[in-house]
Amino acid sequence: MTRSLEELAVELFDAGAVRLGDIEAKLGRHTPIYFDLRVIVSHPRMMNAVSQHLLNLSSGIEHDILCGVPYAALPFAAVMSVTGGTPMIMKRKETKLYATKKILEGVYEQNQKCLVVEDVVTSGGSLLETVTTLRSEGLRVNDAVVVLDREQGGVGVLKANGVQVRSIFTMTDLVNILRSADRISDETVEIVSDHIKECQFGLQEAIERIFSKENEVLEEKQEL
Ligand SMILES: O=C(O)c1cc(=O)[nH]c(=O)n1[C@@H]1O[C@H](COP(=O)(O)O)[C@@H](O)[C@H]1O
Repeated sequence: MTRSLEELAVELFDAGAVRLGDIEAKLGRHTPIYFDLRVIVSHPRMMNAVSQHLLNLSSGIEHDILCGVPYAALPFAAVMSVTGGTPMIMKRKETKLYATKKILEGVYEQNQKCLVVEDVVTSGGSLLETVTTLRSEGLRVNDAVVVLDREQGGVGVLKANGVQVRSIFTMTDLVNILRSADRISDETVEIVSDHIKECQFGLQEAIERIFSKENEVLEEKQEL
């Protein structure tokens, strides 16, 4: 049976997937709330529940193949693939420098429609980076399903790049559910809501992120 969103949010909180405080996130950004889905591999029933919600979101989206954004979303894409019977490919974080030298693992054909699976969208940079690679390999990418939209501009950036995002939770949903279940205080809800309003990202940040990642990969290759 599919867990309700409320039950799922509370279970995720109780499993330690929601961290509060002054937390350093990706690229040195600071946030008063961090959603860490990496703990979920230790909770198979929750893994199944999140994947089932992602599968529900994906129904009605035409796609031939799935791809999870490395690493946190890979387990969800794998469970969705096995449960729904849709083949999956995997994107490496960096191009393999020996043997096949591939950036994508698995079998795919040009012009296949690929649905991308991601854990969290903040600026949209990580997802856009994966979409850019998939498109450069000849796949068509128009849609993504994600667990949490932090409502900080990433979904708009992706839309501007031709990717429609559907999410299980928005940050507003998540904090409201956790407040109703008495897991967080009114003060925390207010701090998170102010943070979301103050820390908005645009296309520029997402593009800069892709270029900084490309430079990192180039530097890694030069060091070898
Ligand atoms: O760094 C983040 O913004 C972030 C916040 C959060 O609550 N949870 C979280 O997992 N992240 C990481 O940030 C990535 C998304 O950030 P963007 O690439 O800016 O969209 C995710 O793939 C995570 O690696």
